[in-house]
Amino acid sequence: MRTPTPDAPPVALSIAGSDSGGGAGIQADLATMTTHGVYGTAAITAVTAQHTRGVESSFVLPRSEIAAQIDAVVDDFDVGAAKTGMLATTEVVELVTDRVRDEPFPLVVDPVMVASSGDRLLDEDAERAYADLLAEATVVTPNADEAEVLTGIAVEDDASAHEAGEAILEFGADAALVKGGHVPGETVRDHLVTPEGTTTFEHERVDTDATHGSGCTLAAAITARLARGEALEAAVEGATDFLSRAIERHYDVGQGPGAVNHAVDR
Ligand SMILES: Cc1ncc(COP(=O)(O)O)c(N)n1
Repeated sequence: MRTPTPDAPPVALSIAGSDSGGGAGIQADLATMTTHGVYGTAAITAVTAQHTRGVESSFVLPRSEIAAQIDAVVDDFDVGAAKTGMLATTEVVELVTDRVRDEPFPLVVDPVMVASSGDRLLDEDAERAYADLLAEATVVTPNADEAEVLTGIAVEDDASAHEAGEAILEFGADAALVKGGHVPGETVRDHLVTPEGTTTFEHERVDTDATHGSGCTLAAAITARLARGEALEAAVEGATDFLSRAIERHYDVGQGPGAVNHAVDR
């Protein structure tokens, strides 16, 4: 391993799928990390042929190649924090769980299941495999639909969001950020549930459907901030503010809804 120099940037690792359309997945994660002054590394789980209108096809990499990418990064870099995104199959969820289990860095688990276009990004039978990965998480970042799949609790208001967060803690996660973007209301209320209590972050709802990449971007911003050494609550607060700006100043690209602006603060 190289000797760290005083001006070496913090390093973060994204374990996620590639989005050829550039809005979500690895592309969103690396852009978001760069915007946060963090050096981004990547282990690609699947290659999707995707644009702003949907997912055309998807190819999951062999497990040995996913493992080799994670090992290559972890062997050489001083990884400050990592995140998971699209994991596609039971086998990949299990492999990633196994690979991150003994690592010292904080882990953000974004339990990606269905793209904003409605296309599935995780096999249905892989939902059950998430239980063991949640136990390794510093924070899990489900939207309302993902929280319901993981816990069986329908997230419709503050009380049910809190309840779903508590259920995620019972899997062994250190914290859950139950996101409010899919819950109707004039403001978006994201709830950070920890054993110490719940903190709610509220943002004005931006009237746009250009939210492609929002989940990836939020989780990557939290990861980058953790890699920079921020405490979890500060990281989540900063990341939710960042996402709000990234949606407000979204990219009007493609023929479908546009994508969030991962470079908004540059
Ligand atoms: C490779 C990949 N990873 C994640 C998402 C989810 O992002 P969104 O819900 O914004 O479509 C995606 N569409 N593609």
